[in-house]
Amino acid sequence: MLAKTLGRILPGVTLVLAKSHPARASPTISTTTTISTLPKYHLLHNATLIHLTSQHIHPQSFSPVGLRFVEMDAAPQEVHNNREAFRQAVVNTLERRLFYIPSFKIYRGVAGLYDYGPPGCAVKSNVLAFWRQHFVLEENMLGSRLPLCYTRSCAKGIRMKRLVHVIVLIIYSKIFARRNSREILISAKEKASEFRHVLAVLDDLSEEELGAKIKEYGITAPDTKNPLSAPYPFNLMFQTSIGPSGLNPGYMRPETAQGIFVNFKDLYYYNGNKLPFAAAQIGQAFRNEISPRQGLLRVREFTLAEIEHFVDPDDKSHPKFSEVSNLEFLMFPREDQVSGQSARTIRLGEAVSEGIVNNETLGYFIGRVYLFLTYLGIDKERLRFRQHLANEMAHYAADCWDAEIECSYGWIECVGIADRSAYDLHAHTDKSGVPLVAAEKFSEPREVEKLVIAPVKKELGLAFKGDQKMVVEALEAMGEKEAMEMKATLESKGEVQFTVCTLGKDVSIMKNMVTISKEKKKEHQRVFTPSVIEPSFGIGRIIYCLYEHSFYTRPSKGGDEQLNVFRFPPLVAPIKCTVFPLVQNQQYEEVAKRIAKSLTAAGISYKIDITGTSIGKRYARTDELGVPLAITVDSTTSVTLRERDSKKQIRVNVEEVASVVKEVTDGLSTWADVQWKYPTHSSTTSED
Ligand SMILES: Nc1ncnc2c1ncn2[C@@H]1O[C@H](COP(=O)(O)OP(=O)(O)OP(=O)(O)O)[C@@H](O)[C@H]1O
Repeated sequence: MLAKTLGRILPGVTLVLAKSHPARASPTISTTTTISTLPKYHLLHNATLIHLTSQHIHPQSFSPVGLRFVEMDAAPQEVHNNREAFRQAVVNTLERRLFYIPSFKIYRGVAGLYDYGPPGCAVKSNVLAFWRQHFVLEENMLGSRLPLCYTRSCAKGIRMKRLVHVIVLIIYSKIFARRNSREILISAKEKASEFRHVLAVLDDLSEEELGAKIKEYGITAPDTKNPLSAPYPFNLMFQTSIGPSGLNPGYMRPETAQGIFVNFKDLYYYNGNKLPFAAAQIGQAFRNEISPRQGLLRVREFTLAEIEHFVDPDDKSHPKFSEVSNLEFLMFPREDQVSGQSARTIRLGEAVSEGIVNNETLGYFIGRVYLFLTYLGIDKERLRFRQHLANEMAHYAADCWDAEIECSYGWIECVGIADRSAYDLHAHTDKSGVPLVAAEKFSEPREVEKLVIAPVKKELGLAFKGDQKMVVEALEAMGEKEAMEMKATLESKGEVQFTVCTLGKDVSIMKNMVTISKEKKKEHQRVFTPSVIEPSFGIGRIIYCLYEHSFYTRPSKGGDEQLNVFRFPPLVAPIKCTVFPLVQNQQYEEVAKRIAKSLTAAGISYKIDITGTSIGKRYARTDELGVPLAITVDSTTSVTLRERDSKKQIRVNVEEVASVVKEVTDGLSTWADVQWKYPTHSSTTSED
């Protein structure tokens, strides 16, 4: 979900804020550190989030210089240095091998915007293809009763525009409803026209209240002692206008979900007016992040993959929950966070049966997300599911969990999985007047007892004149309990005092002004607003964490150099296989071309390297791209096939090699399986 985080602090800015969240363990600021003594490093990388409540702004809570950071997880400086060095090695390799490129690099780039280079594009498209397969196709292929509608290269797709009308967002976009109203900037004047910003997300302080506290305690920017501006809210959406007049505002969408909600009626119809069903969408989202940093983790344009799974609020069971219920992984329930415990391994079935996870469908998606991430190559030990605290969740949400992945920046939210209840469809129904509802048709009509409130308008008009309409509306809006109590009082006393909120007063209702009864009726269907369960994937964040989890170095043959390797599973690897003629010779090159043809026919991505540089160098180059298999042509009849991580080699016939590569890269056989079948090889083609 949207930022619960506070303290997105720009380099050099020092100010404010209080107690950070124990679950956000990445920072390492000791409980006694005051802002003025924080090293810059902390400010740059660690001052990520703080939840501030009014109780924290209290003179006794803070050191004389102002407010104090309080962090639970203090790691030594050298751990930070190691993380920093590791990150630098990963990022250097990614940039050198063009996994990504800062956008507009030749013009010195724009913060928060990145382009993917060829291997980065290939990784991303592999991740998205697997997402499609794991969440979209698999549900269908298994003949599930949960068909998915899907956008982007799918016949059943819906596709929301990236440019959205302001009405959709004003109603209740998460960005407007939560972020826009809660994220607050404070500027500190640095030079004549230069400002630095501190961003706060406040639990229960308005910007006026925070401004008053800043004044009361005389808080200044500790670096420069310059005064701070009054806090002011900041709009994180990119604004534009629709049409030539420039008067019709539009926004670049900050999320994709609304596109599915506004199309609910048509999607429901497409699905044969049946629940449950899910719609999925992959698309770009745009957020004018105040302080884009952490490379690919916080950017201004990113790819979201979202599923909206619509379900009957009275039945959130899931027919396939048993397929994931035995999975065990790190979970971090709300209560454990509050009581200062660590994340622990819990069996998913237990988490649902004990009510830690609100319902089976939410649990099912948590399990599927776990499988998705670990199949991609995310390390199980550095993946946890953290439940939102009550004050992090939107008021309407039934339960929310974030899949957080640990990388050199700390624990990063990569997937949000939320039960948003019926809030979105209700809100669009109210605003558009179009009922976004589902119906359960009964096989036999059912007899139901219904409350009937019938205001007698003539009598009410005589008694209340111009206020009659509001009294009628208030009477009709009574719940069953209140109405039955009114009925009893009217019968016993003939008169009752009744509060009409819209009038702001009590009025006397007499027996002849309203009849209240319960009537039996036959109903053929139950009409209700579905709940929605939403897994929302930040694809760029997942990919960056995957890069870190896949990266390692090993010494070169002579031991004088460290060589970089990405241990991508074949599923993710940007190229599945390389083909090298051992030496530059026409016969070998012809064999290499024949093999290349058969790889193309088998649908395997490959790269030929005929540069003739040493075989060790060529292997090192492909290891750095994470290519799992390399074919070295060292004879005209059979070739050497080498696996990246073990560096083990086998001999395979030229005619057979493409199918062996396919078997391994499609996951039908492991490398260990094929090693059994084929003779091992070590000779001229070995780099060691
Ligand atoms: N600026 C961003 N850059 C890259 N990915 C992002 C960004 N903001 C959000 N995401 C990704 O989109 C997913 C869904 O968006 P959501 O609105 O739930 O995020 P969020 O709660 O705003 O994230 P955060 O609190 O880190 O800002 C997140 O889980 C995250 O992976």
